[in-house]
Amino acid sequence: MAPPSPTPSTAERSPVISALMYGLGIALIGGAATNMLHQPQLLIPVLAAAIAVAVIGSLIGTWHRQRRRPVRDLTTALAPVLRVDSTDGMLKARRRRHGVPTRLTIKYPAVFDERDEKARAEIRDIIATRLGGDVEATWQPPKRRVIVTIDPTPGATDIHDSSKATAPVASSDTEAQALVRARATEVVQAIMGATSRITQIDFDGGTDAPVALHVSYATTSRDLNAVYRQKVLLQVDSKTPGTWRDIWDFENSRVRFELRPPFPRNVPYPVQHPREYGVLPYAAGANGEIISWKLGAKRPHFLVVGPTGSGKTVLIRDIVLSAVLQGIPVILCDPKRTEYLDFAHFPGVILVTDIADIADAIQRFHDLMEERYAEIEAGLIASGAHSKFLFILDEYAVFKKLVNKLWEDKKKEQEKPPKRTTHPCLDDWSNLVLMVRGAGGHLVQGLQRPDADVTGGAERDSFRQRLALDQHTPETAKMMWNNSRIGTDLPSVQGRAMADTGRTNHPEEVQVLRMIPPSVDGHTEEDAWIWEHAREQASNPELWKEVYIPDALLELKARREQRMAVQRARLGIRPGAEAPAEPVSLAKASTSADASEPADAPDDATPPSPGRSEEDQDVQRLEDVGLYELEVGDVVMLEDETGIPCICTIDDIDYSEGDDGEELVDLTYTTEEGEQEVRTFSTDQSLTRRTKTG
Ligand SMILES: Nc1ncnc2c1ncn2[C@@H]1O[C@H](COP(=O)(O)OP(=O)(O)OP(=O)(O)O)[C@@H](O)[C@H]1O
Repeated sequence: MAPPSPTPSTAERSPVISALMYGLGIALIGGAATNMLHQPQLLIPVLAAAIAVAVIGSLIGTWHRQRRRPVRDLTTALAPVLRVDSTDGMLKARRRRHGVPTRLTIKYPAVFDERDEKARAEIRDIIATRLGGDVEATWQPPKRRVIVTIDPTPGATDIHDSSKATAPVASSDTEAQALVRARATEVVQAIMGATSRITQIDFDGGTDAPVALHVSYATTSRDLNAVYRQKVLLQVDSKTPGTWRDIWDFENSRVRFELRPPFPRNVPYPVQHPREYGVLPYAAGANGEIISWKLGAKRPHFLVVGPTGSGKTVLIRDIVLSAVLQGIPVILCDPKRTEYLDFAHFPGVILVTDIADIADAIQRFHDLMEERYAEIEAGLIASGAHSKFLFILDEYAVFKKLVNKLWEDKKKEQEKPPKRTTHPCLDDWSNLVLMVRGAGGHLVQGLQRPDADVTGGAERDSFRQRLALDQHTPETAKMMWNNSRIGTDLPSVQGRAMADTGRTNHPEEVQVLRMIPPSVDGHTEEDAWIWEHAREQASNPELWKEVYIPDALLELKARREQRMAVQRARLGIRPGAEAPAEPVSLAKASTSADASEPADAPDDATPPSPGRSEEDQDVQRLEDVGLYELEVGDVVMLEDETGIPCICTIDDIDYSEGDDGEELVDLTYTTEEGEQEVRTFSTDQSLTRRTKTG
């Protein structure tokens, strides 16, 4: 349907011409009447009255037409979009301010689909552009009408032209550049209205590839609305090649869209990054800059959320490395047991994988917190001066389930089981979340999905440092950031995340640093170099000489190693290539005087001889030994004729000679089942011997 056209003939006529025409008409009629009535003396007053009426009538008419003009123009502009047959009564201005309508009722026909979001947006845009102001529309489908309120912005309908060339002279554009300019103008005006102008386009080194669009727009309050800005960026981003970011200058009603350099991906852990005590690198920003977690009161604990495979383990490995490279010890709890095996013997790391041991670790860390608070209370050490200590609990939801099951099983063994239904360590964990930072402790909690207890409960404020990997669902976004849109368009790149980094007052996109240790698939030569360097630096005794770990926590490490040794022996596995690193000790009262340097141990504090418990004395090592090195009483691993390994104690060793003169060794041994056997070996063979260390 062709848009109904306004009637320019009368509408645009000057009031002076109208007055002259009316005056002339009335004068002619008046003149003729006085002539016919033979009353020539009335001619002058009749003419004067006629002229006055004509002028006033013309002015009123013009005023009325001008007053109706915005409504008429708007009707003309809206009619094709609303697909009306007749514009009669289509649009009514219910309220006006300074002649400009501020409330309208618009009727539309059944053919217009008010559920079409794009069409509704187009209507709002046309009204905003024509009347110059913020528009709010209420659609009433049963009545087929929309009530529109307009908050007019003074001068917003004006178009300011200037002869100053603010943009590169358009005529210098190549044909391709001119096309880009026209397209960019179309894209920007479609969302920001006809009052917006592209003042400048920066092209990449004379090509036709735009790298920046400079836009000015009529002053409005819409630009202060984040959703409006998001929409504008979405429009530019999706209709212009590349990925764009927006920089708004509200004071001058300008916005600059810049082509974003490709976001970094696969950023290796920067093992040579300058170190500052308590500042832990974990990600890279848009320009490749390193982003770190500053351990402190503002962001005491770190919440890491990521579904399987998104890179949560990689992030936690980054944090472990960053901590130990500064001499900050880490208790690393992994209920899934196998994610952090490369850290089992890493200096400064206590890996805990058994559920009961993790429960113990929490309770012992809680004890350490109590002890440290007691030291502060007694005046032994100033508040905030304890050295830093990290406690990481990955897969918290899995842990909670397993530890509560353990608790139920334990209750069944008791005659009078306690009433509580959850493991007491969970209460300790909650206390740690709320209190441990004052004692130098910082927590990292890993979750596959955000947990309402953590993101919404009393613990929320403690987990101010937070990061969520992978494209968010609206639920994740809402729980993590209290905004169901954030992170929902995150690209599907491994290690890409939204993080509250503290650099801006909203979550930002980051790329988690790549850290792939030797036992993980995809470990490259570069990863190997990083790992070895990190390990070498973390093994520097200088880093640990004044850092002590309480025996109670070291014991957990020893317990695990002992269990592993037995398990390996049972499965007939030789010890891995990695020799256990020397345990690191931390004295209970170790301090960090200015909290920016590793702790100074009290003068009289002698590091406990490597802090081993009785249980620790029992740690067993497996080693390969030649036949000549064996002694009676040694425990060795032998395989029976079917290849199944068994642990045997040597009762006797005899030397003999074979038929061809070869020297042989006859071992008499007792198996685990208590059977005595004899077997002959050639002297160049070696066996796996189990020894106790300590
Ligand atoms: N930041 C990253 N940079 C490069 N590659 C990464 C990054 N994060 C993860 N990856 C790749 O994705 C793989 C899976 O990551 P990761 O093991 O951390 O996932 P996850 O979330 O812990 O999953 P799961 O819980 O199943 O172990 C890594 O082995 C690595 O190949």
